[in-house]
Amino acid sequence: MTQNDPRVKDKAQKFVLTLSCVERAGIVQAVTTFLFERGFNIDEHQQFDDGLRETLHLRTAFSGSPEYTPERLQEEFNAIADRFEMKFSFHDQTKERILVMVSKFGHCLNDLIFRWRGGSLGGDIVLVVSNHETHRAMADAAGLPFVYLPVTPETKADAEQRLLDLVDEHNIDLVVLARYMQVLSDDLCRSLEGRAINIHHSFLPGFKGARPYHQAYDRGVKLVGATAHYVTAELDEGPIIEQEVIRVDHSYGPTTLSTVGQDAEALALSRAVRWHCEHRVLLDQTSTVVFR
Ligand SMILES: Nc1nc2c(c(=O)[nH]1)N[C@@H](CN(C=O)c1ccc(C(=O)N[C@@H](CCC(=O)O)C(=O)O)cc1)CN2
Repeated sequence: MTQNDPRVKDKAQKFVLTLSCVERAGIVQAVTTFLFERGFNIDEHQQFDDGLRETLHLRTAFSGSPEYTPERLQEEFNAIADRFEMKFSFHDQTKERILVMVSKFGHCLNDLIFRWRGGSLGGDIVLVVSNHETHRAMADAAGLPFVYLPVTPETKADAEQRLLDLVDEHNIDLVVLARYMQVLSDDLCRSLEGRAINIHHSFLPGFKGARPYHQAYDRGVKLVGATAHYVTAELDEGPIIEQEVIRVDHSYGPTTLSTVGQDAEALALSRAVRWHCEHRVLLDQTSTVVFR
């Protein structure tokens, strides 16, 4: 049975390497030599040489030798990483564990659950948390635990600590704000940095805040959209992962804009979650590099 025999390929352990560093000669050669010397096959490779920021971003998916783990690869790659001052990570096929937060609008939660059950989300939904009871039935129907966490100015700090406890208890890798309409505190945002994605129901940077469709209606826009971004303390300012738009016209009132916008929200969010779970999103200062 040769290396290229599909049965070998299926049994081969799959990994992803992502890295960012100052652009200079020899980086790709160092990476490919490291993988070749260990008998790995490169299945997918993408890189972006950001000339403006003089930074190279790279994502390599590779497979082979099942005796390796991300930790062992990290250990053996350290010398190269130090030489090039790289920020890097190795990932295996372990699926990201996802906690979804929702308030009253359930279309994004519904879409995420549908894609998860169909195996196309790229991660595993483990838990649903909400500040309303509205979508308990949807979670129950999907066999998902549902935690009701009401938030008032008086209970916000305790509610946020409870959320962090749930993240630890369930070994959560990613928190998804699927139309969760409470502003997270600075401390919570710091605790969830790089592992919380929000869907904002406008084409940012336009119409920030809680009522973007009313703002869009008042402005008379001809396109409405949605933006999936990492959550930061600055409301609706986090690094953007994906955006989607839909054409509208003068006949759409705020309610109709909200209704048609739901499709854009669900699409942008599910793509952003899948790309994050497939380690296709690299943070680059205040923006992202997405190897789709
Ligand atoms: N720290 C952050 N928290 C949250 C973000 C974020 O970017 N950073 N995104 C929001 C979602 N969102 C827009 O996408 C949003 C949610 C809520 C509000 C808001 O003003 N909420 C009011 C209460 C509204 C209500 O109870 O219905 C408030 O919290 O006082 C603005 C934007 C999720 N959190």
